[in-house]
Amino acid sequence: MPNLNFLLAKSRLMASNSMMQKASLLSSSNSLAPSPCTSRRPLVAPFRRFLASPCAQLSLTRSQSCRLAALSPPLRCNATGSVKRQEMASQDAQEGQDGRVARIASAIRVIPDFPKPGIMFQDITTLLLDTKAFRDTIDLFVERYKDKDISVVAGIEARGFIFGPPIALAIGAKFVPMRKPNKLPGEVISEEYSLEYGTDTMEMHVGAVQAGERALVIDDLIATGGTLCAAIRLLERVGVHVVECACVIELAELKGRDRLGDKPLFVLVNAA
Ligand SMILES: O=P(O)(O)OC[C@H]1O[C@H](OP(=O)(O)OP(=O)(O)O)[C@H](O)[C@@H]1O
Ligand SMILES: Nc1ncnc2[nH]cnc12
Repeated sequence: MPNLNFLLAKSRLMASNSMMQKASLLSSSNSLAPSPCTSRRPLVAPFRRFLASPCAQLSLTRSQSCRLAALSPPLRCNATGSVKRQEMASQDAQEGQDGRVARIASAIRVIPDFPKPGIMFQDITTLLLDTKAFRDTIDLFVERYKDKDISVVAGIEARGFIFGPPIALAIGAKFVPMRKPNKLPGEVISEEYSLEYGTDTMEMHVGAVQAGERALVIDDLIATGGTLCAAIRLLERVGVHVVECACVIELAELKGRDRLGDKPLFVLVNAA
């Protein structure tokens, strides 16, 4: 018996001509524990290998992907082999998300080989063009966090700056930007973190948060988890309690969630 939400999502998807995502509503409600985010293990080879592997790019057989591509040509990219089938996770249906997650997932475009060969880039700019999907994205986060006594929404540069401020305003929290190095004009504290190749640094203004505050960390996407870990470390160094991390998209195969240990992570779309 086909899932009704799936059929609705599929027809909407065909109408909207969007790229396809595997959608699920996932959340972790583990209690807080000392974060394992102190490790800066290199992620270079496995990450690169995964992104370049055929399984990262193609979950359908050739005939399936051709058929789906004929029904729903991608917005801009023409690599039909990269099109992934959208389906509503049963958990989503059970939790009564009334199709919002499906629409959000279908509004996210996937661009193969950007910014380099082998990378399937999850492009949220198309989500921002869909006013309903964008509003639903913010609403789903606000519904989850409005009664959690959160005083700080920490948004990660750059795409966390898109989703963080409307959530902060709606739940009555302040917004704190977590920036790339040498962008913030005041005194900062810094945290280094590992990237696919090499390292980067994240900075936060001294005095933006106070010890004892309760924070939500928001970004568009978790891949290896290194970025979120750096944000958690920065906040915990100054005595802030990170209640949860939230992302629109999770690249689950990269197991960034594991890297967060017991720190709760809430995501809307699983782009497997
Ligand atoms: O889980 P991770 O492996 O750490 O990767 C996730 C990060 O990667 C992307 O940002 P990016 O570093 O591309 O920066 P940008 O948003 O400024 O382009 C994304 O927006 C996350 O912040
Ligand atoms: N596949 C991807 N799409 C968008 N942003 C990313 N950051 C890391 N991996 C990414």
